This record gives sequence, C-alpha cells and structure tokens, in this order.
Amino acid sequence: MSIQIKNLNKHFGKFHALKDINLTADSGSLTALLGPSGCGKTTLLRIIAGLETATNGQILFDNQDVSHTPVRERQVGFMFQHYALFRHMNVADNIAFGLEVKPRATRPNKIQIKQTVDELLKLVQLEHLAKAYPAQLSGGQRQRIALARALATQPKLLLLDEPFGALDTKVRKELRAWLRQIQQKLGITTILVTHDQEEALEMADQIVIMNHGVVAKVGTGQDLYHAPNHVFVHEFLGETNAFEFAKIEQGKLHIGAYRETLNPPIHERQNVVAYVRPHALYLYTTQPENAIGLAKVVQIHHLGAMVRVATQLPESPKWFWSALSPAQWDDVNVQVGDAVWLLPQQTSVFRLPEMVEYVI
Ligand SMILES: Nc1ncnc2c1ncn2[C@@H]1O[C@H](COP(=O)(O)OP(=O)(O)OP(=O)(O)O)[C@@H](O)[C@H]1O
Repeated sequence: MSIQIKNLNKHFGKFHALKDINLTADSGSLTALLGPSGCGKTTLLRIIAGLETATNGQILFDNQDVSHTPVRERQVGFMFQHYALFRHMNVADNIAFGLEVKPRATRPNKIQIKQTVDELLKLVQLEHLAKAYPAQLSGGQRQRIALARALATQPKLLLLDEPFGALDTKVRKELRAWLRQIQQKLGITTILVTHDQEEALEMADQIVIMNHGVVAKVGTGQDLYHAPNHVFVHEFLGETNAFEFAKIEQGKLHIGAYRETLNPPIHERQNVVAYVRPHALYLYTTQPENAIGLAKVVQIHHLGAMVRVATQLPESPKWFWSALSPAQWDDVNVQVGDAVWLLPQQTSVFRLPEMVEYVI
C-alpha cells in the first residue's frame, strides 16, 4: 500500500507542531522519520495511524483519502517502545489478541487464529515461547512478540515508534537487521520513527529528516549522507567537523579565526562553514600540498575496525576528529602530543543559513 501526505498541518492550540508536510512512501518501502526530540515525528505517525487528527491536509492510502477514516478501519499495525505486551496473557494469547477482539462478523474462528499465531511465532523464531509470559522474556524477545502481535491482523501498513529504544546496543543492531528482513519478506509498507541516525541509515529505503515540525529533506541514506544540501541535515546525519570562518580560494580551503564557543547554534554562525566528515579528514606527518594546518594530536581511540584521532589547531578551542582505517593508521602512527598536518579530502561548504555552495 502506498502512502501520500499532502499539505498536512497540525496545531496544538497556538503551537504549530507540523508545518505543511508533503510526503510519499511507495508500496512495500520502509520510510524512517528521523529528527531530534520534539520535531514532530510521533505526532506525524499518530496522524497517519488515525490516533490523532490533522488540523488540515490529506492522507491517502493507495490514492484513497483516509483523512477521516477511524483508526480501526485503516488496517495499520503498531509497535511502540512503550506499547507493552499484556502481562497476564501468555505469548500466544498476546499475539492472538488483535484477532480475538475483532467484531464477530470478521473474526476468524479458533482454528484459524491458532494457525495464524503459529505462523507468526515461526516468523519471529520464537515458537518455543508460545506458553511463556512477558515477564519471562528478554527485552529483545518481547519486542519480537510485539511485532508478531502487530502483524496478526495482516495490516497493510506497519508503524514503528522507536521500537528498539529500550534495548541495549547489541540487541538493537540484531533486531534491526531481523526486522528489516521480515519487512522485506512480507513487502509491508512501514514507517519507522527514530532519533537514531544509524538505525535510519541501516534500515530505511528513504529517510525523512524533520526539524521543528518541517520536513528538512527526503532521500536515501546515501543521498543524504554524501550530498546533503542543508546545514541541519549535514550536521544531523553522521558525525562531522565544522571549520568556521572558512574561505575558499582557488579551490583551496583556508581556515580563518576561531570562535570561542564550541558549537554555537546554527543561527548564530556567520559567513561560511566548511564541513569535513571524520573519514575524509586525513592526517599526514609530512606536509602535503593544500594542508589546512599543523595540528596537535590530543586523543587516540583504537576501536578495532577504525582508529579515531582528535586533533587541535593552534588557538582553536575545538577538537577535530579523524577516522582512520587500520592501514591508514599504520602510515601515520602518531602519539598524543605529536604534530600532524590536516588535509580534508572532501569538504562541503555552506554559506549560512542553509545553502550548499560547493563540495571540493
Ligand atoms: N497532545 C499534545 N498537546 C500539546 N503539544 C503536543 C502534544 N503532542 C505533542 N505535542 C508537542 O508537539 C511537538 C512534537 O512532539 P512529538 O512527540 O511529535 O515529537 P517527536 O519528534 O516524536 O519527539 P520525541 O522523539 O521526543 O518523541 C512537541 O513540542 C510536543 O511537546
């Protein structure tokens, strides 16, 4: 099922929470709504679900206007971080719940319900836990059951709000890959709310970056990461180093004076800012052509697949981070206190407030 959102606004009293949202999600795709806390992700998801009404605008499912269709008729499945399983019901009964409460006319019979539950338990690979109670499950298992429960009514749309928010990093990572696999296998259109950029980059076909109730940018993870044309998007999606008061002359980046504050809000910054991702900020022990300065190494973190090095230019309060592969590290092999030359390999230059000027 495809989704289209047209000119949608939401006001809470005087507060304009969603501003002229326009979005399309293709049938079978996974869209991530990504943005900082309070940007309106959950509100948008709730409006798509029918749990909240928009002040104006339209929502279309497969080109049908569902803006005023009640939630139970929208055929959506939910999985929320805090949408807990029923404690007093075992796993099988939790999964069956959505079917058991259907009106008699559309409710499957006992045998069909059992069949569906068995299939879903198999899908989420927890057949052996059918008789267990939620308190006996790990956090990851609970969320897998929550997904099975969300899928029981065969929804045409799956809505996930920070589904793995409460889990530890390792389990989160495993479940992300697992959920994406199931979503693709079922071909179910899915919208995922997250504030975790890695989660969005790993799972989504398209990422919608939201900020202060507006859609700042829509694209695939690759599009957004490599060629964001908006300062907010560049800063939000992936780690970056900001060189302020930069100047580009004949294709070369010059660093000007430094501000005293470390990360002033975007609207307080002036002129030109040059952004360099850590993997593109190369370090050299002998001066290369076009180096932007000689910096001091202040920290080195060995992270296995990567070595992260923090450096500081003279008179700058800021640290800049480089991410080196083990092979790159072997060539540099510096120690804290050593001097290194900084050379950006790719730089996105913005003339504020939001225009990208060039990538060099
Ligand atoms: N029922 C409500 N009444 C008044 N204001 C609300 C209501 N629901 C949400 N808001 C406000 O709308 C804004 C967007 O909230 P929303 O929960 O959609 O943000 P979010 O991006 O999902 O944030 P988070 O990641 O923290 O959940 C916030 O400023 C919030 O305080």
